[in-house]
Order: sequence, then structure tokens, then C-alpha cells
Amino acid sequence: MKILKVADLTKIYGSLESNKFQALSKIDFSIDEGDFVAIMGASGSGKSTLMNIIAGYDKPTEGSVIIDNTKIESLGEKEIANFRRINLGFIFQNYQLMNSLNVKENIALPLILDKKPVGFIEEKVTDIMKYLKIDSLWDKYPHEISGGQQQRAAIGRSIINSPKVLLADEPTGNLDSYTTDNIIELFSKLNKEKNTSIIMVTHDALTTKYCNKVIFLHDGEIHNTISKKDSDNDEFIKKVVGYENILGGVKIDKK
Ligand SMILES: Nc1ncnc2c1ncn2[C@@H]1O[C@H](COP(=O)(O)OP(=O)(O)OP(=O)(O)O)[C@@H](O)[C@H]1O
Repeated sequence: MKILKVADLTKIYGSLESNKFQALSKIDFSIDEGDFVAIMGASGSGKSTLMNIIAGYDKPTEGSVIIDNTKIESLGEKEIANFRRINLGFIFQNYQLMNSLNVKENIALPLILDKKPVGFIEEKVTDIMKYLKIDSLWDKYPHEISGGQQQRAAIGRSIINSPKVLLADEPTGNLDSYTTDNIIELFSKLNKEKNTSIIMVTHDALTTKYCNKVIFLHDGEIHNTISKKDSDNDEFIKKVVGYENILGGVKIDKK
């Protein structure tokens, strides 16, 4: 079953002829339920723009995003915020935890905003912290824990509502390679055990080892897509590294 469909998506920033910039051009792809997809491409190729439009943080100039049969652009601002809170999880490179709240309160935040009963929140947050192996950190504040632990807490907050789709924009960009592996394994676990569909922007080819698909953006367009079903794991990573070398290091500036 298709869980997400991106159709003919174009994004032009700026309204004046002098400051117009086309960041995405006719992007078209779909994601099946249970897919774990990476989006790769050079800096400036449009990855964050695409993620922000999928999450409804930004609007496309043309085209549409359909998530679980809901057309995102047809929703008003309040409806988008509600839809996002219930159906999507978003994970950022810099975690975006609230510094004044401890780990437990950060994870509970979406349920508190939804005014869920205290007992329900308590049970859910305890389960999630155990699942993520951060239950011993429940009373720590973000500045008291490591980057990897902060990212686990951020993942906890993003999955507390059991979203069908998890969007992660460079989730391991600030982490060392050991912690990166841990976080990527956690994504794979969520993907396999909870059937969460994941779309992850990454600059690191090795983080795609559990993905079943990699979409390469180049200059705001889909350059190509690699599927794991065509190859074994080593061959898959080799292909990803190959395309990353061709596309990865070049800053693309259309101005
Ligand atoms: N608000 C904006 N106004 C004008 N141009 C923008 C805006 N946001 C992004 N851009 C431009 O759109 C292009 C795509 O940006 P985007 O952030 O999506 O790229 P990216 O692939 O995520 O890059 P990176 O890997 O460096 O994060 C870039 O050239 C960027 O300068």
C-alpha cells in the first residue's frame, strides 16, 4: 500500500523576478508502507526543501503531497499541525529538544499538548523510554546527556503517537560513527518491528545500509533511484557510494 505520494512537486522561492529561485522541479515518487528510504544529494540539491514540504512546514509552488490518502495542501494551518502531530514524526539534525524540560517531559510533550490522561502518558512514555534504552535518563536535562542520547529522546518524542511516517533530516549529522550506527540500527528496528515508514536525508552512504531505496536529488530534480531488491547489501552500498561520489561533493548553485 502506498503511504506517501509526491506528485509533480515544484518549489520556487522568492516572488520577484530578481529573487526567484527554483529549488525543486517536478519531483515525483511514492513510498510504500514499511519502506525505509534515504534521500541523498549535494548540498543545495533540495533535500530539506522536499522534507519541509512533505511535513507541511512549507508549501509547494506546484504539485501535491498525499500521506495516507490525505492531501496535505488541502489542509488549513491548524489542520496541518494536528495531522502532523498524529501521523508524522520529524527528527532534526540538532535534536530540537526543549532545554527547560527533562527527557521524560520532552518525550511526553505531544501527549501533554493533546491533553491525554496522566496515567496514559505515564505508561506510554515509560514504555518508549525502555524501548529506546534511555529509561535511566528520565530526569536528565538535554545539556546533561550526550548527542546520541539527545537524539534518542528526540526519536522518543517523534514516535510517541505511533506515526505511520517518520521524517528524519540528517538525524546523524552531529554524531560520531559509533553513535550513528546505533541510531541507524534503532531506525531499522522501528521500521521492522513497528512497520514505520521512514524517509531519511543523509550525507553518509553507510547510513543507507538498512534502506530499501535511495533517491538521489541533483539540482532540484530526481537524478536516479536505487532499490535494494536489485542487488545484495554490499552491491547496494557500492552503488550508493558511487553515486554519492559523482553527485555528493559539488555545491550546486543555479543563480
Ligand atoms: N527560504 C529560502 N529562500 C530562498 N532560497 C532558499 C530558501 N531555502 C533554501 N533555498 C535554496 O534552495 C536550494 C535548496 O536548499 P535545501 O536547503 O533544500 O538544500 P539541501 O539539499 O537540503 O542542502 P544541505 O545538504 O546543505 O542541507 C539551495 O540553493 C538554497 O539556497
